[in-house]
Amino acid sequence: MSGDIIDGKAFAERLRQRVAEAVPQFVETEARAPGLAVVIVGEDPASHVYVRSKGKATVAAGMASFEHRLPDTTSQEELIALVEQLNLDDAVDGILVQLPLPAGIDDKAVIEAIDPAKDVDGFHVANAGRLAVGEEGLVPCTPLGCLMLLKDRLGDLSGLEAVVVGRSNIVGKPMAQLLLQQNCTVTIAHSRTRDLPGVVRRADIVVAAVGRPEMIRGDWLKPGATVIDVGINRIAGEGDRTRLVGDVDFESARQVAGGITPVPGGVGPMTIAVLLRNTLVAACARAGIAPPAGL
Ligand SMILES: Nc1nc2c(c(=O)[nH]1)N[C@@H](CN(C=O)c1ccc(C(=O)N[C@@H](CCC(=O)O)C(=O)O)cc1)CN2
Ligand SMILES: [Mg+2]
Repeated sequence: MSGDIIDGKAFAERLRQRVAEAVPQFVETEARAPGLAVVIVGEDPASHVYVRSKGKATVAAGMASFEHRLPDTTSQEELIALVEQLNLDDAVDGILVQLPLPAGIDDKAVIEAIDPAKDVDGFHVANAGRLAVGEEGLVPCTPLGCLMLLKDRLGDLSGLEAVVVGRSNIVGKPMAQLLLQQNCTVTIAHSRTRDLPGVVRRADIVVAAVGRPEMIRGDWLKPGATVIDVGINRIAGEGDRTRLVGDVDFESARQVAGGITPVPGGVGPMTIAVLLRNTLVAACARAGIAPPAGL
């Protein structure tokens, strides 16, 4: 048996298309495009690639993109001053500070400086709190993208056993909250979990977000489980090459799973598509208009 591949790239393209189709209505009523400001500090090459992709995707969706590239000598105070300036800028509906930040800058202090109404990453403690108590707010892009893929594949998630492997504030915890809202029975597993394979084997839904290359293997899975792999790990390949792998050992897992996201082409592309969705949702909320249905 071989499970289906869940095509996150194709789903993300359709979501980006739906956002692009909804933008003209906003432009018509507000006489301006929704705007996303992305701030990057330092020279991390992968982060620069992601920021370029975000800028291009924003413009392709008909929105305004404001990119701020700061040197790695930037102080925390200078970065927060820029965030505060963007908070006051009416052309900016969404603010995203690309992570990781250089050593010496406290991520938390910077994220807490973002106006929660413009926090399109959903990382601000106000948005994390709203998610925890089931109030409307901005939800982190990667977990929301994972949930969209799960609902598209499985429909009603009510009553399913979900195991989230990883407890980060930006993926594991919000993912667990979203699955709980869907009436899943949720377990968050982590590095101290006893008998991790045994815990994962209970799951109808496995979300892997540990940052350990190919850790979760096929023999850890319940047959037919749906596997969402959030990991993006670059490892040594043949010769001088590197290759990208997830937190799941794709080949063995695919033999057991009912459906599985690949890396690349699974969850990664959803992150940017949901960012566009969140930017439009934030813009509508700031303008006091209803968000487009079905986004
Ligand atoms: N402020 C934020 N920082 C970071 C986030 C985030 O959501 N907000 N997430 C990641 C990086 N990231 C977006 O910023 C991101 C990572 C990966 C992909 C993606 O499409 N990956 C491709 C593979 C790309 C490759 O070949 O390297 C895939 O999985 O198919 C998009 C966005 C950390 N920082
Ligand atoms: Mg992410």
